[in-house]
Amino acid sequence: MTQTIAFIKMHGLGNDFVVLDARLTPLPQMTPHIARALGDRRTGIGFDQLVLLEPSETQAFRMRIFNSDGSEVEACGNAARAVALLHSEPAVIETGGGPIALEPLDGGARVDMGAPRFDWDAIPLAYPMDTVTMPVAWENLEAPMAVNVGNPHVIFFVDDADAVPLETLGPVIEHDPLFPERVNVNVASLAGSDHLKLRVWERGAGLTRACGTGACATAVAAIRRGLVASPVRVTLPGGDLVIAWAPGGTILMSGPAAESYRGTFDWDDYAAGAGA
Ligand SMILES: N[C@H](CCC[C@H](N)C(=O)O)C(=O)O
Repeated sequence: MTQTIAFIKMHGLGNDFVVLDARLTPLPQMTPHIARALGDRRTGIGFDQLVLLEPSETQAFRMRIFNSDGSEVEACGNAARAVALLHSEPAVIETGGGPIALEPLDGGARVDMGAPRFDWDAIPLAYPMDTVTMPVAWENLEAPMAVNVGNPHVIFFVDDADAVPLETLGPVIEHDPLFPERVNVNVASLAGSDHLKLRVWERGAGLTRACGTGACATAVAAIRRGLVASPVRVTLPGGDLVIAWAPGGTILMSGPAAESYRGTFDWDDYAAGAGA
């Protein structure tokens, strides 16, 4: 018996999502195989991340995130804004990276992403290391900072982010054994005293038009290094986010989100093919 599943296609600055809402009616078990099959842009629906909303015992509801490679991860900033818009009222929700607070705004949302973590074993790294100026390099990307904002990020500050061959260096760094849970790779350049340009190779999804947690991690790193003042405008290929943070506080991310369209798919088409 085929199971017709409704989905909502959304995006935040072009970082696109398929949202499945299981808060009222349970869905079949999501597996990495099925997420990967759904995420395939040739044969599936296609997305950077799949967002699964479920009931929660501790918060308004739970948001689970699957990258297009099928990996389940702890956080997704752009998806949080999309879900805020969908939920249409302020809410604190449960995520793998801890609770976050959603506040829908006209055409987007403001999200309190919680406090960043900096210790080597919170990133995590495979062994102890200074995470403020890491003594490591990959070709001419060197001396990065590592920050966990619910998910792991490594941030390189360069003269010109557009000049970095991120499509080749990104996967090498993502899969380096220094990062036992892999890592999101951020390359940023200064565009003003409160303005950064950012490109991101995302763990489990590759180059994306925007990365909300990447913008949060990069803004925090730049503020810690004294490169910019908060609030910081972060310009990604898909557009701008505004990030506010002060040492010891939580990260406030503001920016647009939108619904693209609504549709349905037959679960069995993906479950069978995915060997579930
Ligand atoms: N690729 C990320 C998840 C999605 C993050 C990004 N899409 C965002 O908006 O934060 C990871 O594996 O941690």
